[in-house]
Amino acid sequence: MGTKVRAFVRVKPTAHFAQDVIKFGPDNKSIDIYIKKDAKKGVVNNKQTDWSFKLDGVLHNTSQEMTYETVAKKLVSEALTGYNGTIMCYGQTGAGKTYTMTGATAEYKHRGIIPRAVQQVFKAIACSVDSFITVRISYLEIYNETLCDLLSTTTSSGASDMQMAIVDCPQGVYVKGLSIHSVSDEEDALNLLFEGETNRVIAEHSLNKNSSRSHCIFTIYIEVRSRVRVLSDIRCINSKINLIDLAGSERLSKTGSEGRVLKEAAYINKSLSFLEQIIIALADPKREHIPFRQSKLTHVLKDSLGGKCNTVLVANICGEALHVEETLSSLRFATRMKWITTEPVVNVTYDSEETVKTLEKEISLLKQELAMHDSLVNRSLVTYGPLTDVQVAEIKSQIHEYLKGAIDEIDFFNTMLRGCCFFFFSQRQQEGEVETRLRSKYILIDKNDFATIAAAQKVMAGHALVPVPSYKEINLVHLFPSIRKEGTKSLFSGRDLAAHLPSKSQVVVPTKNLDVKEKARNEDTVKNDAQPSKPISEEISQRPSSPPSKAVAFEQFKEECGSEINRIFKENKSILLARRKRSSTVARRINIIKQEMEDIKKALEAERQERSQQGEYVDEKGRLIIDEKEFLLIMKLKDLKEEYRCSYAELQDLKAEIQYCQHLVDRCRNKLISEFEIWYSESFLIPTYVQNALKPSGNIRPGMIPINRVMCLEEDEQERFERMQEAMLPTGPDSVAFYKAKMKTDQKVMSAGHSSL
Ligand SMILES: Nc1ncnc2c1ncn2[C@@H]1O[C@H](COP(=O)(O)OP(=O)(O)OP(=O)(O)O)[C@@H](O)[C@H]1O
Repeated sequence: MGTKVRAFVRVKPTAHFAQDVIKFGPDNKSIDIYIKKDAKKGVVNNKQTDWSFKLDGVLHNTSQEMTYETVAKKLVSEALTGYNGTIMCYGQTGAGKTYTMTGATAEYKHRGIIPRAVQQVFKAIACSVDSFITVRISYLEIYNETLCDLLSTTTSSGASDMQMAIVDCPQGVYVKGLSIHSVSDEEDALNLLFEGETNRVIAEHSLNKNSSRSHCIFTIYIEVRSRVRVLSDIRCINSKINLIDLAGSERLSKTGSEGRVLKEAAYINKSLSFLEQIIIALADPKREHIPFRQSKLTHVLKDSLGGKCNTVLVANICGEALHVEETLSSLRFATRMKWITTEPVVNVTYDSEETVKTLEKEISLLKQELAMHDSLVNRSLVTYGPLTDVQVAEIKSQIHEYLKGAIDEIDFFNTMLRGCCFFFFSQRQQEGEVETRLRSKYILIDKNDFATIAAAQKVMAGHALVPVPSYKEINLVHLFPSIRKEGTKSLFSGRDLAAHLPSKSQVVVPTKNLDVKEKARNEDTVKNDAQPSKPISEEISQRPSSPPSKAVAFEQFKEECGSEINRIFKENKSILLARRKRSSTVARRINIIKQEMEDIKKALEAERQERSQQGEYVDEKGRLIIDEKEFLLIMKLKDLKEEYRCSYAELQDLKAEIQYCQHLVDRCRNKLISEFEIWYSESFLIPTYVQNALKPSGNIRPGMIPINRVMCLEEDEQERFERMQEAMLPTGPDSVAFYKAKMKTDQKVMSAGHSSL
């Protein structure tokens, strides 16, 4: 079943609203017009004096935001799922078409449908996790049946390009020669809108044309590709949103135009009446031929009106009695639009190049599979190509299930698995080796094995009497120095590392110093075994009895061991600051240029109006003569536009540099902090509160072994505390409060130390 074109009416606010003439229905979906019969004045229709129009909504005293929500939001979100969408503003000159479509630049909240649609599209992109969405923009103007590219880079003022032509093709209609620009963010797209608007003003004055007499089509092209490619699925969803600001629809008789203005009005009249004809034809299901090619406007809109597209019309009207004839005509147009039924479909295309590539890949995988089969027979070596993310996930999951015992065998003949299982098996094997190595240094005790833990507790108490740095022994850095070194090819990341560590239900104590079950039997032996190795004890004897605060230690660290990284960090930070400073200067300049351009546009508009009021002069070739002031304004606008372009390009470069510098600064900061953490823990041993806890008088509980130190190498203080709490078996509320308070103090000290960064 088809969908009807939606039509809204938007009333321009006025102090002279004709209350007796225009009445809104209670549901805000109908509008009634009453005209008193006045034969002398020749009213619109002598027979009918009252009209009632049913629409999808009457936007009266409606904010720009509400207008967008009502008119465009749904259409834009559907465009993101592949449906073409068209929004058109129709109405007499000055009724608010441009205000609705583009909005006013003075205030952010007055921005119109185009900037809001751009924002919605980029917000959706930011939230999209499973698709790549690319956006492109074009801006076309149709003036006196001439196509004009408002974003053309070859012509400074967007003047019409003789090469442009409307072309019909199986995929729809496109404008040959119209530039389509890729945009990476909202700002880029808005910049193009602004550039197009400026070009429109420059061209308006250079060619002496009137913006109200041209149709403008701002198009957002959206392409959605899935991030996860399944074999043979190379679908690509393409859609476009046409945002159209039509020329003023006033009737010729009213404009009282002459000469060039009359010619313009005739063109507009023609194209709008062709548009009307198309709409009537589209609304008639029996009509076979729709004469789209009658005018450039209708031809360009061939696949955007009705058909497979979501279409919305906004009829802009003025509320004054004076304009009632135009209001009636716009409302009639809107009602006719509502008769049209559309059948929107998702625009799916298949990337033929990509299809070939994927099929080739599939063939080669099948060949490999075949070779694998042969290799089973011949025992020959087979090599394999890289796998997709999906395949890797599938293999990992199967191996995981297999190792857990959840499945009995792995489906080796599944095309997705192939030989890479060996890689994952070997990876798991290496993980096993890590565990073996861990076990050679430490023993794992079940957290619920209270007897063994109690024994360990005694031994640890013995350690604490003689302050042995058992902490250090547990530090994994000493076990696997490569884990922490950047740039070295470590098999495990910090996250992976956590996976190798004992589960929360286990605690680890060093076997070297602590053979728990054995030592529990003979405490004296334990004490002897627990003696620190010489170098460590020497190291300890040099350490201060109470460690310095982290803030103080951090300063010392920056002076000594961390001086080089601190220097690099400072350097990067100063480069970043310099770039930021330059960027804000350029951004300020851009805003000033923008404001100056807006002022000039206004001044030019005033000049144009004054000229048309006073009468226009043409030279012998029929070219319009403009005064020096207007000429200088046009030149100034062109210069500003050039400066704007350069500044904008510089700003984009600066932004990229800032992003990169920020990344470097963050990395340096993290490195500095993590190096400091290691240095601090190695230099000043166990924090006092853990040492105290290990003393026989301390509030030690089974399971409270400082294994958390291993876990916390890559974690922040809060998480560290939570893990410590988890690793402790029930402790009294006092001790929890104590550790918590202590942790908080430590955190504060840390942040005081780091805040200077
Ligand atoms: N809903 C509205 N609220 C506030 N101001 C409005 C509204 N609609 C229009 N205006 C103001 O009315 C003036 C004329 O509007 P606008 O330029 O949008 O008309 P238009 O229909 O596009 O005219 P043209 O056909 O000449 O392009 C502008 O100054 C605009 O800011």
